[in-house]
Amino acid sequence: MAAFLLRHRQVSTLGVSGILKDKLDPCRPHVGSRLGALAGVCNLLREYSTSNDNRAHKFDFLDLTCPHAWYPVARRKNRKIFLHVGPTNSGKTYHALKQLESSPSGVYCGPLRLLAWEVAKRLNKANVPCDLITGQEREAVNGAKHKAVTVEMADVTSNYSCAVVDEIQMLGCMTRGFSFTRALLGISADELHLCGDPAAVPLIQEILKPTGDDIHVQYYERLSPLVPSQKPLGSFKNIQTGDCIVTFSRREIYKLKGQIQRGGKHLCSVVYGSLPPETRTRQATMFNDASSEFDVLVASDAIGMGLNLNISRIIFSTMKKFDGVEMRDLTISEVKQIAGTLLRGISFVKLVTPLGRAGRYGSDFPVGEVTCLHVDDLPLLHSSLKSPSPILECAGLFPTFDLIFMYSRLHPKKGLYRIMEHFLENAKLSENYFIANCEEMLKVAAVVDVLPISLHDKYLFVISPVDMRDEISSQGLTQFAQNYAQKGIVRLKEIFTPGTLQVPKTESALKELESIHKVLDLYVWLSFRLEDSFPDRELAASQKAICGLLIEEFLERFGWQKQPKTRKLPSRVNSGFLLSKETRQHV
Ligand SMILES: Nc1ncnc2c1ncn2[C@@H]1O[C@H](COP(=O)(O)OP(=O)(O)OP(=O)(O)O)[C@@H](O)[C@H]1O
Ligand SMILES: [Mg+2]
Repeated sequence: MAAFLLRHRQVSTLGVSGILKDKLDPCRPHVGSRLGALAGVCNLLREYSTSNDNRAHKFDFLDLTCPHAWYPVARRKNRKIFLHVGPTNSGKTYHALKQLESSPSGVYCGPLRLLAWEVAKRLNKANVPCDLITGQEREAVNGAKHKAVTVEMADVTSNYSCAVVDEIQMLGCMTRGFSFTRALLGISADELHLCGDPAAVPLIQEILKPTGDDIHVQYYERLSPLVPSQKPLGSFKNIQTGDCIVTFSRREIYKLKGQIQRGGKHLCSVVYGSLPPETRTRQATMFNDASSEFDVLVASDAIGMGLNLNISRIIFSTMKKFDGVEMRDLTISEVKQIAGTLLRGISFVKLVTPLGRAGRYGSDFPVGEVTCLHVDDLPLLHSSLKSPSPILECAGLFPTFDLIFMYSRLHPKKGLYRIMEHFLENAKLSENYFIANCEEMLKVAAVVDVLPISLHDKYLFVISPVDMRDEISSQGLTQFAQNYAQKGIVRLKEIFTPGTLQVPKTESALKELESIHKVLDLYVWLSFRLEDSFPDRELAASQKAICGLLIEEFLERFGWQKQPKTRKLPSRVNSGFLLSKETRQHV
């Protein structure tokens, strides 16, 4: 599929202006926080730049020991913090959202676009107008005083009466944790509701000590029991409708899907990290829908959050996972999170709405069963589910653009890569914090450092949602940054030919399509931040949607050819590899 023509052009010296674009967009992560935040530091810098004396040298920009002081708007408030903690599916988010709904203004910050969508939809349905703001979407609703956002988009300069930060334990995440820390310290709200794992309570209490906020902790119990089975699955012959097989690589997902489908009794939906979020939702919906023939789910560990999955039984195909360096046993938290998150929603199928399989699972399987494929894995499963999650010890932190910018004024010869590296190696931190893992960001910094663009623009590329491990995605970023530096405008058609997307016929073509989706997603993200220079947002968004549909088309057909002829095929399968009616309508 040659939809992307990724050319490596010679970089010209015709760059966009190198001055700091101080648009003060509150929705720009980390950049927006400069309004008021670090006001004292800014004064120092101003003095430094005007009088050109050495006073700024006295300020230690590498001192990150008091991050609560970066957010003066929040510090002016005496916030009431409510910690809703407990196992998954215990009603934590439900209760926090009730408070948000009844407040005159508020913001929900979630870790995933899916969760932000769900909350915006829910509030709007309850006649509480709510905007949706994610890295790639802005949906404004008339008269809205509420917002549902992804945590990176949290605005730390406005005042709210109520704010919710969901999955707050993610502040311990190596790569994204710093955005949760920023929301925790920086959101200015009378009431701040934090939902998550009890393992985060001591750390949050410690971190918030210098703020003087009032903290109330509310513990929840699991609403539906999670029962570890004494028997392993043993063989895929024992797979039943409603089962979810968990595995840890994309390749393995397709292998297991093929293996189960060849048994001739079940069809599998799949859900994994690099599928577009909309596709994940639709795969989940298909699995949840009792009238669909896709009655088994094969999923990776990256998926639980944000999806309502009506699963009767979780089966770990393995209890080992490759962590980038070696194969290792799953940790207690991983086992609990996978088992717990995937089984969310089970007990409420009856209570809340007829969610797809209501009646089928809601009434037949009110208890979540967990087991392993192999008998040898059962002891680790049982011991992990019995143990409490280890206490979180540190929260992520990452220097704001302001700090990087001011530091760069003192070291004008250093590129962004060197500055970030210097921060990583020399930043002073208190014991409650760690510096985010920015390996991926450093890779981007190395790419953009050679381009004649401002530090601010480089920083934008660095924090963009590019997947540098994905070759097409990283080439896409390089191309965008080079074209931007060269011409100041990036037309999508120069590197992407609309109309060339096709239903993938092989798994590698599928992977390529997933990567193309990522590049288009990146274009949309950049178009919200560099609007004039990335003018083809609509085209990128529509092509992105087509990618999603084509991927789904592949997923629905995959495995059918091997089914016995007697089995009733869904009508779209007979169309060979032509597009389904639904897809044709969109293309
Ligand atoms: N009191 C309630 N009345 C009706 N529905 C409820 C109630 N409490 C929770 N639910 C529903 O139960 C499901 C699980 O609740 P919720 O999402 O709040 O759990 P959670 O503890 O936040 O789980 P997780 O840790 O997975 O995020 C949701 O569908 C929610 O709407
Ligand atoms: Mg929740």
